[in-house]
Amino acid sequence: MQVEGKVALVTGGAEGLGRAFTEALLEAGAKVCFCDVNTEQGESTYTVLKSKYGSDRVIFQKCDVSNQTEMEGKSLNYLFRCTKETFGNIDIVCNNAGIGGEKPPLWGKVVDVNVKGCICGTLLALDYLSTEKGGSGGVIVNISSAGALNINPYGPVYLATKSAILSLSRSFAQNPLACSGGVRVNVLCPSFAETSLVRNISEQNTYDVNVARKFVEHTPSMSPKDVAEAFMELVVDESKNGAVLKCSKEKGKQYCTINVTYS
Ligand SMILES: NC(=O)C1=CN([C@@H]2O[C@H](COP(=O)(O)OP(=O)(O)OC[C@H]3O[C@@H](n4cnc5c(N)ncnc54)[C@H](O)[C@@H]3O)[C@@H](O)[C@H]2O)C=CC1
Ligand SMILES: CCCCC/C=C\C=C\C(=O)C/C=C\C/C=C\CCCC(=O)O
Repeated sequence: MQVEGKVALVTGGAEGLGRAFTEALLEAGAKVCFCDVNTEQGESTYTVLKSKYGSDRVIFQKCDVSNQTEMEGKSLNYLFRCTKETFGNIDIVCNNAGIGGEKPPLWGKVVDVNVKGCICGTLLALDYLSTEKGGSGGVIVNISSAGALNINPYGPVYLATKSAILSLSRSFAQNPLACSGGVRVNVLCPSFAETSLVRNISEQNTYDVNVARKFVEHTPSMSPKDVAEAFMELVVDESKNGAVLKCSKEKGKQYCTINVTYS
Protein backbone atom coordinates (compact mmCIF):
# COMPACT_ATOMS: atom_id res chain seq x y z
CA MET A 1 0.00 0.00 0.00
CA GLN A 2 1.20 3.47 -0.87
CA VAL A 3 0.78 5.32 2.46
CA GLU A 4 1.28 8.83 1.05
CA GLY A 5 -2.07 10.66 1.09
CA LYS A 6 -3.92 7.87 2.94
CA VAL A 7 -5.94 8.43 6.12
CA ALA A 8 -5.14 6.52 9.31
CA LEU A 9 -6.74 6.19 12.73
CA VAL A 10 -4.67 5.10 15.76
CA THR A 11 -6.06 4.43 19.24
CA GLY A 12 -3.99 5.15 22.36
CA GLY A 13 -1.67 7.44 20.39
CA ALA A 14 -0.75 9.97 23.08
CA GLU A 15 2.41 8.09 24.07
CA GLY A 16 4.32 4.82 23.79
CA LEU A 17 3.81 2.53 20.81
CA GLY A 18 0.66 4.33 19.59
CA ARG A 19 2.56 7.60 19.35
CA ALA A 20 5.38 5.85 17.44
CA PHE A 21 2.83 4.32 15.01
CA THR A 22 1.21 7.75 14.53
CA GLU A 23 4.61 9.35 13.79
CA ALA A 24 5.64 6.57 11.39
CA LEU A 25 2.40 7.03 9.44
CA LEU A 26 2.84 10.83 9.35
CA GLU A 27 6.45 10.39 8.25
CA ALA A 28 5.22 8.20 5.36
CA GLY A 29 2.81 10.93 4.23
CA ALA A 30 -0.49 9.83 5.77
CA LYS A 31 -3.05 12.03 7.52
CA VAL A 32 -3.65 10.68 11.01
CA CYS A 33 -6.35 10.96 13.65
CA PHE A 34 -5.06 9.63 16.96
CA CYS A 35 -7.14 9.26 20.08
CA ASP A 36 -6.44 8.77 23.74
CA VAL A 37 -8.23 8.71 27.06
CA ASN A 38 -5.42 10.89 28.49
CA THR A 39 -6.31 14.37 27.24
CA GLU A 40 -3.31 16.16 28.73
CA GLN A 41 -0.75 13.83 27.15
CA GLY A 42 -2.77 13.71 23.92
CA GLU A 43 -2.85 17.52 23.60
CA SER A 44 0.87 17.75 24.34
CA THR A 45 1.72 15.15 21.67
CA TYR A 46 -0.67 16.88 19.26
CA THR A 47 1.16 20.19 19.72
CA VAL A 48 4.46 18.56 18.77
CA LEU A 49 3.07 16.63 15.79
CA LYS A 50 1.06 19.58 14.47
CA SER A 51 4.11 21.80 14.35
CA LYS A 52 6.16 19.09 12.62
CA TYR A 53 3.60 17.80 10.10
CA GLY A 54 0.97 20.56 9.84
CA SER A 55 -2.49 20.95 11.36
CA ASP A 56 -4.10 19.74 8.12
CA ARG A 57 -2.45 16.30 8.55
CA VAL A 58 -3.05 15.37 12.18
CA ILE A 59 -5.93 15.53 14.63
CA PHE A 60 -6.29 14.44 18.23
CA GLN A 61 -9.58 13.32 19.76
CA LYS A 62 -10.26 12.37 23.33
CA CYS A 63 -11.78 8.88 23.27
CA ASP A 64 -12.03 5.96 25.67
CA VAL A 65 -12.05 2.82 23.50
CA SER A 66 -13.95 0.95 26.21
CA ASN A 67 -16.81 3.43 25.97
CA GLN A 68 -19.46 1.69 23.89
CA THR A 69 -22.17 4.36 24.14
CA GLU A 70 -22.36 7.96 22.95
CA MET A 71 -24.06 8.87 26.24
CA GLU A 72 -20.86 8.48 28.26
CA GLY A 73 -18.67 10.87 26.25
CA LYS A 74 -16.41 10.35 23.28
CA SER A 75 -16.81 6.80 21.97
CA LEU A 76 -15.11 4.92 19.13
CA ASN A 77 -18.25 5.52 17.03
CA TYR A 78 -17.69 9.24 17.41
CA LEU A 79 -13.98 8.88 16.60
CA PHE A 80 -14.58 7.08 13.29
CA ARG A 81 -17.33 9.54 12.28
CA CYS A 82 -15.13 12.52 13.11
CA THR A 83 -12.12 11.12 11.20
CA LYS A 84 -14.20 10.50 8.09
CA GLU A 85 -15.82 13.95 8.31
CA THR A 86 -12.43 15.66 8.69
CA PHE A 87 -10.33 13.72 6.19
CA GLY A 88 -13.02 12.30 3.83
CA ASN A 89 -12.04 8.62 4.08
CA ILE A 90 -10.33 6.04 6.31
CA ASP A 91 -7.75 3.57 4.89
CA ILE A 92 -5.66 2.38 7.85
CA VAL A 93 -6.81 1.53 11.39
CA CYS A 94 -4.55 0.55 14.28
CA ASN A 95 -6.29 -0.75 17.40
CA ASN A 96 -3.43 -0.15 19.81
CA ALA A 97 -4.87 1.17 23.10
CA GLY A 98 -4.20 -1.33 25.87
CA ILE A 99 -3.62 -1.59 29.61
CA GLY A 100 -2.43 -4.15 32.14
CA GLY A 101 -4.15 -5.17 35.39
CA GLU A 102 -4.53 -8.60 36.95
CA LYS A 103 -6.39 -8.22 40.21
CA PRO A 104 -9.99 -7.32 41.10
CA PRO A 105 -11.53 -4.97 40.21
CA LEU A 106 -8.94 -3.90 37.59
CA TRP A 107 -9.06 -7.00 35.42
CA GLY A 108 -12.59 -6.20 34.24
CA LYS A 109 -11.36 -2.87 32.90
CA VAL A 110 -8.49 -4.68 31.14
CA VAL A 111 -10.98 -6.89 29.32
CA ASP A 112 -13.12 -3.85 28.43
CA VAL A 113 -10.21 -1.82 27.03
CA ASN A 114 -8.10 -4.56 25.44
CA VAL A 115 -10.78 -6.93 24.14
CA LYS A 116 -14.01 -4.97 23.78
CA GLY A 117 -12.11 -1.89 22.56
CA CYS A 118 -10.33 -3.94 19.90
CA ILE A 119 -13.48 -5.78 18.79
CA CYS A 120 -15.44 -2.53 18.56
CA GLY A 121 -12.55 -0.84 16.68
CA THR A 122 -12.25 -3.76 14.27
CA LEU A 123 -15.99 -3.87 13.51
CA LEU A 124 -16.12 -0.11 12.94
CA ALA A 125 -13.00 -0.30 10.76
CA LEU A 126 -14.62 -3.02 8.61
CA ASP A 127 -17.69 -0.80 8.25
CA TYR A 128 -15.74 2.31 7.22
CA LEU A 129 -13.07 0.63 5.05
CA SER A 130 -15.10 -1.98 3.17
CA THR A 131 -15.64 -1.31 -0.53
CA GLU A 132 -19.07 -2.90 -0.07
CA LYS A 133 -20.03 -0.10 2.32
CA GLY A 134 -18.66 2.91 0.46
CA GLY A 135 -15.04 2.72 1.62
CA SER A 136 -12.01 2.05 -0.56
CA GLY A 137 -10.54 -0.98 1.23
CA GLY A 138 -7.41 -0.83 3.36
CA VAL A 139 -5.77 -2.43 6.33
CA ILE A 140 -6.42 -3.02 10.04
CA VAL A 141 -3.44 -3.72 12.33
CA ASN A 142 -4.34 -4.90 15.83
CA ILE A 143 -1.74 -4.83 18.61
CA SER A 144 -1.39 -8.09 20.54
CA SER A 145 1.81 -9.18 22.34
CA ALA A 146 4.63 -11.70 21.96
CA GLY A 147 3.32 -13.05 25.25
CA ALA A 148 0.12 -14.15 23.51
CA LEU A 149 2.14 -16.68 21.50
CA ASN A 150 3.28 -18.38 24.68
CA ILE A 151 2.46 -18.41 28.36
CA ASN A 152 3.49 -15.89 30.98
CA PRO A 153 2.76 -16.63 34.64
CA TYR A 154 2.96 -12.96 35.68
CA GLY A 155 0.11 -11.59 33.58
CA PRO A 156 -2.50 -14.26 32.79
CA VAL A 157 -5.44 -11.85 32.38
CA TYR A 158 -3.44 -9.36 30.28
CA LEU A 159 -2.17 -12.19 28.08
CA ALA A 160 -5.65 -13.72 27.76
CA THR A 161 -6.82 -10.38 26.33
CA LYS A 162 -3.85 -10.36 23.95
CA SER A 163 -4.67 -13.94 22.83
CA ALA A 164 -8.23 -12.80 22.15
CA ILE A 165 -6.87 -10.04 19.89
CA LEU A 166 -4.71 -12.61 18.07
CA SER A 167 -7.68 -14.93 17.37
CA LEU A 168 -10.00 -12.05 16.52
CA SER A 169 -7.59 -10.65 13.93
CA ARG A 170 -6.65 -13.98 12.32
CA SER A 171 -10.30 -14.96 12.10
CA PHE A 172 -11.53 -11.65 10.68
CA ALA A 173 -8.79 -11.83 8.05
CA GLN A 174 -10.68 -14.82 6.59
CA ASN A 175 -14.17 -13.41 7.24
CA PRO A 176 -16.32 -12.28 4.26
CA LEU A 177 -16.80 -8.83 5.86
CA ALA A 178 -13.07 -8.22 5.34
CA CYS A 179 -12.30 -10.36 2.27
CA SER A 180 -15.17 -9.11 0.09
CA GLY A 181 -14.56 -5.52 1.15
CA GLY A 182 -10.86 -5.36 0.25
CA VAL A 183 -9.74 -5.08 3.86
CA ARG A 184 -6.62 -6.83 5.18
CA VAL A 185 -6.43 -7.67 8.90
CA ASN A 186 -3.02 -8.25 10.50
CA VAL A 187 -1.75 -8.59 14.05
CA LEU A 188 1.50 -7.35 15.58
CA CYS A 189 2.99 -9.20 18.56
CA PRO A 190 5.77 -7.13 20.14
CA SER A 191 8.01 -8.35 22.91
CA PHE A 192 8.98 -5.77 25.55
CA ALA A 193 9.37 -2.16 24.44
CA GLU A 194 10.38 0.88 26.47
CA THR A 195 7.03 2.47 27.37
CA SER A 196 5.01 3.51 30.42
CA LEU A 197 3.15 0.19 30.36
CA VAL A 198 6.36 -1.64 31.21
CA ARG A 199 7.84 1.10 33.42
CA ASN A 200 4.66 1.00 35.53
CA ILE A 201 4.62 -2.72 36.21
CA SER A 202 3.26 -2.99 39.75
CA GLU A 203 1.39 -5.27 42.13
CA GLN A 204 -1.85 -4.16 40.45
CA ASN A 205 -0.90 -5.29 36.99
CA THR A 206 1.31 -8.33 37.63
CA TYR A 207 1.70 -11.30 39.93
CA ASP A 208 5.11 -11.71 41.63
CA VAL A 209 6.04 -8.14 40.79
CA ASN A 210 9.72 -8.52 41.70
CA VAL A 211 10.12 -11.62 39.55
CA ALA A 212 8.20 -9.93 36.75
CA ARG A 213 10.50 -6.87 36.93
CA LYS A 214 13.57 -9.15 36.83
CA PHE A 215 12.10 -10.93 33.81
CA VAL A 216 11.69 -7.57 32.07
CA GLU A 217 15.22 -6.47 33.07
CA HIS A 218 16.68 -9.64 31.58
CA THR A 219 14.72 -9.38 28.33
CA PRO A 220 16.31 -6.91 25.87
CA SER A 221 13.80 -4.13 25.17
CA MET A 222 12.94 -2.46 21.85
CA SER A 223 12.45 1.26 21.30
CA PRO A 224 8.92 2.26 20.18
CA LYS A 225 10.53 3.22 16.84
CA ASP A 226 11.73 -0.40 16.34
CA VAL A 227 8.16 -1.61 16.88
CA ALA A 228 6.79 1.03 14.51
CA GLU A 229 9.08 -0.29 11.77
CA ALA A 230 7.45 -3.73 12.09
CA PHE A 231 3.99 -2.11 12.23
CA MET A 232 4.62 -0.27 8.95
CA GLU A 233 5.55 -3.52 7.20
CA LEU A 234 2.08 -4.91 8.00
CA VAL A 235 0.52 -1.71 6.65
CA VAL A 236 2.54 -1.46 3.44
CA ASP A 237 2.95 -5.09 2.30
CA GLU A 238 -0.25 -5.92 0.43
CA SER A 239 0.59 -9.63 0.41
CA LYS A 240 0.05 -9.71 4.17
CA ASN A 241 -3.44 -10.62 5.38
CA GLY A 242 -4.02 -12.66 8.54
CA ALA A 243 -0.29 -12.23 9.22
CA VAL A 244 1.04 -12.61 12.75
CA LEU A 245 4.26 -10.60 13.06
CA LYS A 246 6.30 -11.01 16.22
CA CYS A 247 9.05 -8.49 16.89
CA SER A 248 11.73 -8.50 19.55
CA LYS A 249 15.09 -6.86 20.20
CA GLU A 250 16.96 -10.16 20.01
CA LYS A 251 15.35 -11.71 16.93
CA GLY A 252 13.87 -8.77 15.00
CA LYS A 253 10.79 -9.48 12.88
CA GLN A 254 9.48 -13.03 12.62
CA TYR A 255 6.25 -14.09 10.88
CA CYS A 256 4.54 -16.84 12.89
CA THR A 257 2.54 -19.76 11.63
CA ILE A 258 0.03 -21.07 14.09
CA ASN A 259 -0.81 -24.69 13.41
CA VAL A 260 -3.45 -26.56 15.29
CA THR A 261 -3.03 -30.33 15.22
CA TYR A 262 -5.38 -32.91 16.67
CA SER A 263 -4.21 -36.29 17.87
N1 LIG B 1 5.31 -1.89 25.76
C1 LIG B 1 5.38 -3.19 25.55
O1 LIG B 1 6.34 -3.86 25.96
C2 LIG B 1 4.30 -3.88 24.80
C3 LIG B 1 3.08 -3.29 24.55
N2 LIG B 1 2.13 -3.99 23.86
C4 LIG B 1 0.83 -3.41 23.57
O2 LIG B 1 1.00 -2.19 22.87
C5 LIG B 1 -0.09 -1.33 23.12
C6 LIG B 1 0.44 0.03 23.54
O3 LIG B 1 1.13 -0.14 24.76
P1 LIG B 1 2.25 0.84 25.27
O4 LIG B 1 2.52 1.88 24.28
O5 LIG B 1 3.35 0.00 25.76
O6 LIG B 1 1.50 1.45 26.52
P2 LIG B 1 1.48 2.94 27.10
O7 LIG B 1 0.82 2.81 28.43
O8 LIG B 1 2.79 3.57 26.99
O9 LIG B 1 0.50 3.69 26.08
C7 LIG B 1 -0.84 3.30 25.95
C8 LIG B 1 -1.66 4.50 25.57
O10 LIG B 1 -3.03 4.06 25.48
C9 LIG B 1 -3.84 4.97 26.19
N3 LIG B 1 -5.06 4.32 26.67
C10 LIG B 1 -5.18 3.50 27.73
N4 LIG B 1 -6.45 3.15 27.89
C11 LIG B 1 -7.15 3.75 26.89
C12 LIG B 1 -8.52 3.77 26.54
N5 LIG B 1 -9.44 3.12 27.26
N6 LIG B 1 -8.89 4.46 25.45
C13 LIG B 1 -7.98 5.16 24.74
N7 LIG B 1 -6.69 5.20 25.05
C14 LIG B 1 -6.26 4.49 26.11
C15 LIG B 1 -2.97 5.48 27.31
O11 LIG B 1 -3.45 6.70 27.87
C16 LIG B 1 -1.63 5.61 26.62
O12 LIG B 1 -1.47 6.86 26.01
C17 LIG B 1 -0.94 -2.01 24.17
O13 LIG B 1 -2.03 -2.66 23.55
C18 LIG B 1 0.01 -3.04 24.77
O14 LIG B 1 -0.68 -4.13 25.30
C19 LIG B 1 2.37 -5.24 23.37
C20 LIG B 1 3.55 -5.85 23.60
C21 LIG B 1 4.62 -5.23 24.31
C1 LIG C 1 3.59 -9.68 31.87
C2 LIG C 1 2.32 -8.83 31.98
C3 LIG C 1 2.64 -7.43 32.36
C4 LIG C 1 1.51 -6.47 32.20
C5 LIG C 1 1.67 -5.48 31.12
C6 LIG C 1 3.03 -4.93 30.95
C7 LIG C 1 3.81 -5.13 29.88
C8 LIG C 1 3.41 -5.87 28.73
C9 LIG C 1 4.33 -6.26 27.85
C10 LIG C 1 4.03 -7.17 26.77
O1 LIG C 1 2.93 -7.25 26.22
C11 LIG C 1 5.08 -8.11 26.37
C12 LIG C 1 4.74 -9.27 27.20
C13 LIG C 1 5.34 -10.37 27.33
C14 LIG C 1 6.51 -10.72 26.56
C15 LIG C 1 6.68 -12.12 26.86
C16 LIG C 1 7.65 -12.77 26.45
C17 LIG C 1 8.77 -12.19 25.73
C18 LIG C 1 9.63 -13.32 25.33
C19 LIG C 1 10.65 -12.82 24.38
C20 LIG C 1 10.55 -13.53 23.09
O2 LIG C 1 9.75 -14.46 22.92
O3 LIG C 1 11.32 -13.15 22.20
